[in-house]
Amino acid sequence: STGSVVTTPQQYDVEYLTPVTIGTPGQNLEIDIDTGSSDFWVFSSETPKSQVDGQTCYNPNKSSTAKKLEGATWEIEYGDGSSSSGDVYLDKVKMGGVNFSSQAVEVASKVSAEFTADTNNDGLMGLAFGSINQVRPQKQTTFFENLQSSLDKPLFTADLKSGAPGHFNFGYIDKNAYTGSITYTPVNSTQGFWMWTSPGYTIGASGKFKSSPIEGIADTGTTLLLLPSSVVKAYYKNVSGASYQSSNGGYVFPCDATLPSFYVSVGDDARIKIPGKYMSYAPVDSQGQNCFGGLQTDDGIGFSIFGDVFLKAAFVVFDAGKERLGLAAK
Ligand SMILES: N#Cc1c(N)n[nH]c1N1CCCC1
Repeated sequence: STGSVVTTPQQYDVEYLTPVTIGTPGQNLEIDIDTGSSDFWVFSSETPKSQVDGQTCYNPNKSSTAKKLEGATWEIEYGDGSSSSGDVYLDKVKMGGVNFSSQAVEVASKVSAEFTADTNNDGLMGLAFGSINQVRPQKQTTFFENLQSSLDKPLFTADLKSGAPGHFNFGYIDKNAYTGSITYTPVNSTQGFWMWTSPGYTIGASGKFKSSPIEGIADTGTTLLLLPSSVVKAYYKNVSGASYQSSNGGYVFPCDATLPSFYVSVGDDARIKIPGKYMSYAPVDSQGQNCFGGLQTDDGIGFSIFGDVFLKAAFVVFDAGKERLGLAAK
C-alpha cells in the first residue's frame, strides 16, 4: 500500500496541520504530524470544556469500532513546557488513503494552555520511534510503525513548504517532488528520535564551509532550526542590527535586514540550502519592526533540532527499513 496526505502551514509556518479520520462513522480531525515525538493524542469528549477552544473532539462513545484499552493511561510533556494526558482507545485510523484498524488513540482528559490556545490543532500524531511512546503500562506503536509491513517501501516522506501546502507520503518516493539526487545519512534511533549528524555548515553563498559535526533530530513538530550557540552567533554576526534579546527569548533583528542563506551539509558532498527569507520567523512587535530569527540556539536541549525552517527547504525521506534519513533539494 501507499498513501499521500496534504499538510497545510498555519500562520508564519508555525506548524503544519494534516487531516485524519478516526472511528466509525469517521470523525475528521486536523492534527500536527510530529517526527519529534511518538504519541498520537487528540482532543476528545473527555477534554474539559474549559480547555477546549474550537478544536474538534474525538468521541469514542460515538464510534462503533472504538475499544477502550483498559488500564492504559498516558501523559506527555514537550520541550517547550506544554503537556497533555489521558487514557487510551483502539480504533480505526485513516490518513492519506492508508488505514490501520486498531491504532492506539490517546484521548486527552487534560491539555495545557498552549494546546487550548492553538485553536485549529485537534491533536498530535507522533512519528518518531515507539520506544519513547508515553502510554503505560504498555507502550504503543506509532501509526507509521503499524503500517510499515504493509507499505510498498518501509518509509515515509515529508515535503513541507514555505507558506503553501505540502505532503506527507507513505510507502513511496515521489520522484517529481525533488530535484537532483537524494543523499542518505545514517539515523541513530537509540534515543527514539530520527537523529543524524550533519558534518558542518556554510553561511552565505560565498561563505567558507565550516567542518563542525552537528548532531540533531529531524523534527516536523518544532517550528525553528535550533543549533549550537557558536553556529548561531556566527550566523547573526552577518545580520546588521541582530542581537540576542532575553526579553524576546532569542535573536532578533530589524525585519528589513538582509539575511544570508544557510547551508546544512549532508553526507560527504551534499548540502541543503536554506534561503535567507526562511531565516526570519515572525515580527516580535505589532509595528513589524523587529523580527524573531528562524535560527535559534539549542541550549539546554542536549542535541540540535532540525525543525520546519530546515525541513521546508528539503525533500525528506524517513527510511525506517534502512535506519537512514534521505535529503534532497526541491
Ligand atoms: N517542545 C517541543 C516539541 C518538539 N521538540 N517536537 N515536538 C514538540 N512539540 C509538539 C507539540 C508541542 C511541542
